[in-house]
Amino acid sequence: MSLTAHLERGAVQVGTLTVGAGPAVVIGGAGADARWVSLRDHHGRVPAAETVAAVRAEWAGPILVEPFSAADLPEIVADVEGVIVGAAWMQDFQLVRAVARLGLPVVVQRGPAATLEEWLAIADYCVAEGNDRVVLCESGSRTHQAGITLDLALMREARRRSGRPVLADLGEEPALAAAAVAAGADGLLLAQDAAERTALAAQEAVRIVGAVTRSEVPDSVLAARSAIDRVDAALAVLLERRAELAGTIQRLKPVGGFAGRDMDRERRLVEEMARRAPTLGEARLASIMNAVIEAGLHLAEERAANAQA
Ligand SMILES: C=C(O[C@@H]1C=C(C(=O)O)C=C[C@H]1O)C(=O)O
Repeated sequence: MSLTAHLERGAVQVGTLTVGAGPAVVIGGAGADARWVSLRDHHGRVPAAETVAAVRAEWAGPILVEPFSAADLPEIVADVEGVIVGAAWMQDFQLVRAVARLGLPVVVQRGPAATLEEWLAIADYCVAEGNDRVVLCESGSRTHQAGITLDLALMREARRRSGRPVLADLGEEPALAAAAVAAGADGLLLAQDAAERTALAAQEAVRIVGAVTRSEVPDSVLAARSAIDRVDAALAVLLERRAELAGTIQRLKPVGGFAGRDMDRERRLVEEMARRAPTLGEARLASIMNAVIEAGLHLAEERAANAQA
């Protein structure tokens, strides 16, 4: 039985960033909530501390570092908020032990051929060293496909089995950001030098999809306001889409605009919505939807008038 099998799902604090409670986070380069840097590329050419210092010079928030070897650790431990055990290093037990002993949060990337059990075992190694602050990161498998195949089902299972926060490693490509968050990712790991627009696209997906799929239990006004802002972001996207669709109907109906208002249809859609929003209930929803529908009708009439002018 895995040591971690029965632990409650716990959030891990990486500096100022909470991973595993609240919104999903984005870890990458410019524009992300946290930065990470690998010492692999610089190995032997630039001292580890220098590489970290270069990131620190332009970023005051959380920094995670992927060491090349245990020898890097003493140089960087005081200057970073977390350590990444890179996918290629996952079964380097000496490195895992040394990293865990630092006491900093550890992100364990899944090796490209590692099974779920092998991956979770690395978290247990960290626990055995007295470090329970482990985040699991699905980094994909090498398959017959060109590139890497990310396994979001495996990521979800890792989260369920371990109770630990999980990340999806998306590299340069934010296209799967929404899918990863919907599958339960507590965060997205982007390439350390990913373009700022990649981080922004990932954050937008996190916000919109997370508002629908992530349950949050904020415990302060600030946290609740930040959660409500994400819900409003999702609402805005849906309201904009709804206005477009309502406009299409106005153009296609024999009589559009306020003159063609169909109160029966409006009552039925409110009734249907109340099934999904039972706490608000039909009466409150009716007045909300009346405002939404009238805004749509005003917009449609305004557009029709402008088209004629
Ligand atoms: C969009 C329509 O026109 C009007 C606007 C509605 C809406 O925004 O949902 C619903 C009924 C109509 O009063 C429609 O007939 O479906």
